[in-house]
Amino acid sequence: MSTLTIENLTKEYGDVTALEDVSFEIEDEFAVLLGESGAGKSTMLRCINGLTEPTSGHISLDGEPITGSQPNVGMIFQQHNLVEGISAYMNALTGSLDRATTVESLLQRQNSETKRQALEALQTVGLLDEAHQRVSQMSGGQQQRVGISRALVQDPDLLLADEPVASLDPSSAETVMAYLKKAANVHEVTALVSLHQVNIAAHFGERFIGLRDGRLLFDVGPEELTPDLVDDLYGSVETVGLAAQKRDEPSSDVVERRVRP
Ligand SMILES: Nc1ncnc2c1ncn2[C@@H]1O[C@H](COP(=O)(O)OP(=O)(O)OP(=O)(O)O)[C@@H](O)[C@H]1O
Repeated sequence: MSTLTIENLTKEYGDVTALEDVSFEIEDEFAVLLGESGAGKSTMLRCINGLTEPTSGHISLDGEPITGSQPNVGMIFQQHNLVEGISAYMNALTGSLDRATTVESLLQRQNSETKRQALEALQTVGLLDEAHQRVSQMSGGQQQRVGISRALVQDPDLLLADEPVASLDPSSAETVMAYLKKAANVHEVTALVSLHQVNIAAHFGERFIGLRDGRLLFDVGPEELTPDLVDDLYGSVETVGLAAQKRDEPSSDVVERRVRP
């Protein structure tokens, strides 16, 4: 487990301020980054994993500054970025690649420990029986689970996911999120997952970071994620259940909410 510390993070793209003076800390948690399209979620994740350089501010993992690409930070993308023509197992193995190495050279030199890790990671996401299936023949949800297994093989201290279920139907989205949370628990890794579906976030999140127009709007635990806060974030979005949904029991604060036309 690890502690991610974001201090006064600002990112400007020319005239656009994507993040402005954002600070928060997550420690040993499955945290969710919430916000409307354009709020700055992807920019935040890209700054943390070194794909984008912050304009100012500091990011550290267990007190060590993060700059540039980080082998100890695993990333799961919305468009999972898998190699579709090869098997789930081979894709999982690529998690052990350093970024400069080609898939072909990787396959020549995997040691048995890495192979064991790849199979274990596929087992964690419920795909051991499909290990030798080509990714191109898998469903979107299964492909995203392969993406999770690949990130696990990287043996990260921090797991990031950028809208990992945005392109999936609601049932597949729930399944993938359940495996993602299980993966974080089994590997005891701190996770930060950006989502726009509040009900899914409320179901799985242990902590909620809300961004609006690049600024931190809230940083709360499950009991504090109220419908009013979500309204502040999304304006016209209505949300089902929130805190009560996590406990799978009815509650007086359950508020039925829907996206208004
Ligand atoms: N490479 C870039 N160049 C210029 N502007 C950018 C770039 N990347 C993001 N932006 C701008 O920064 C702001 C934040 O974008 P970002 O993608 O981080 O938001 P987001 O919350 O992830 O939204 P989405 O869910 O739509 O991806 C937006 O105004 C966006 O247009």
